[in-house]
Amino acid sequence: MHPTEETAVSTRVIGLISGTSVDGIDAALVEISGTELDLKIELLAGATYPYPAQLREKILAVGAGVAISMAELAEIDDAIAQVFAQAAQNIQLGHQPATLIGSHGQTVYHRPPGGAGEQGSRGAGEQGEQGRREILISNSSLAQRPATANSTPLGYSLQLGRGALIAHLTGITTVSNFRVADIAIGGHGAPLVPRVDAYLLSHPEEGRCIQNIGGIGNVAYIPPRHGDWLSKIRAWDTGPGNSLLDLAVEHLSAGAKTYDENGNWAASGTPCHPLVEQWLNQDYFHLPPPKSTGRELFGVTYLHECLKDAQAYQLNAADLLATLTELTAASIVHSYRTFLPEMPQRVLLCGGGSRNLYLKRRLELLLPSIPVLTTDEIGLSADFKEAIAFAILAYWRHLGIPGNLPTATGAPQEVLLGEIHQSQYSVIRHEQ
Ligand SMILES: Nc1ncnc2c1ncn2[C@@H]1O[C@H](COP(=O)(O)OP(=O)(O)OP(=O)(O)O)[C@@H](O)[C@H]1O
Ligand SMILES: CC(=O)N[C@H]1[C@@H]2OC[C@@H](O2)[C@@H](O)[C@@H]1O[C@H](C)C(=O)O
Repeated sequence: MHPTEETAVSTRVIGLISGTSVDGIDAALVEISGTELDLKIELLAGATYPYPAQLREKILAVGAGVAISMAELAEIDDAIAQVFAQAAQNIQLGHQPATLIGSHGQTVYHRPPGGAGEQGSRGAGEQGEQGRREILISNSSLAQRPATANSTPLGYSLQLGRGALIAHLTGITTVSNFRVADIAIGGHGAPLVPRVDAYLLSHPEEGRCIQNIGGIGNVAYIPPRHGDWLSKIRAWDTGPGNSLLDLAVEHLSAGAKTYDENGNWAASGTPCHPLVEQWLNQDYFHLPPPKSTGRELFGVTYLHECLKDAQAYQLNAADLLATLTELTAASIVHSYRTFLPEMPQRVLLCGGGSRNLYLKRRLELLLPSIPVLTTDEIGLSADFKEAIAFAILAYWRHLGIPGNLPTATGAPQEVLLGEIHQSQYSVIRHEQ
């Protein structure tokens, strides 16, 4: 090649994640070039591989605080690594192989820094769940809470599906355990996607909110891309995304349904606004960012409290779903109005909740004159953005570029995210 002929050097990377909905492994095969402002990606393939039903049930049980032995934990860890490795193999079918994997793994426990009290609790019920969780953890050395210099307890976040096994099974160098380095220096270890959002979705003149609605919701506010825009980014977990809705749908349909497709069921009801106001009084919604949360708070026990409240208002099933949907929408908008330096000029939705048309409509109503689109509409897959993000975070780790945004996680500085597991050969076959 002539020395003046520039070719963009690109790296083929696989991103893997299963989120708090535990609905399956999102896999993205991505061609990445550039680094930050010149970062470019092409999504070559994206697919979701459902968990085997028994494994999903075990993960949900562990996540809900059911006590298990360390041997069972090890089995689940390996089972998750195996299905993640298989997902990595499957997503490459028909493509040139990837040279790097970024695997988020499966979160089964997330404790923000500062201790449970600062998280805000739903009431006595939530403490009950927390109590069971302590039993599980107290069986291991994880019970100790290391303290930072100012004695604030550090956070703790556990993602299963160990990277070393994924690297061994696929023969592809794998970066995993992305959250621990940020947490070790005092950050929340979440949300991590905002730095990727900044480089993929910022705009020269427009302030944007990138709103993920997964099991949990999180937002990245990205100001117009000039001056010290990067340090002005704000991001946090907004609260429940679909977690309470999914649990309610499963309960109300006696297990026949797992989610409210397109929000149709909720759309046939009417939100109970006094109840939404009451629920919005909960501590978490008033905690200033940086903040993060999970199913530890917005999970089964929380839903049971909501069900009791709904009974007092004699809500039928559709009204209850409309009210829970309204809680998601209202908590998102409430957090923008309370914590953002200014309202965004555009909101870009991603995650499964962006498919919930009723939820999208409610957001539009609560954000008059602010266009609400999905990231698909500006060319970035709303379904696979998180998987793409972990491919990019692995790529940055490989290049020695930090992945966290201190204004998002609350960490005192930028750090390299993820542990690198090298591998030389593959021991599992591609599946047709
Ligand atoms: N067509 C649809 N209509 C309504 N809701 C949908 C639709 N498709 C997906 N969802 C919702 O999106 C959820 C899954 O979203 P997603 O995969 O983004 O979550 P996650 O990545 O597991 O969570 P998190 O981002 O918190 O880690 C489903 O559980 C369901 O509630
Ligand atoms: C501990 C954990 O897995 N947190 C998730 C979860 O799901 C949504 C929200 O809570 C977010 O902060 C985070 O995930 C995304 C991928 C993130 O780190 O940006």
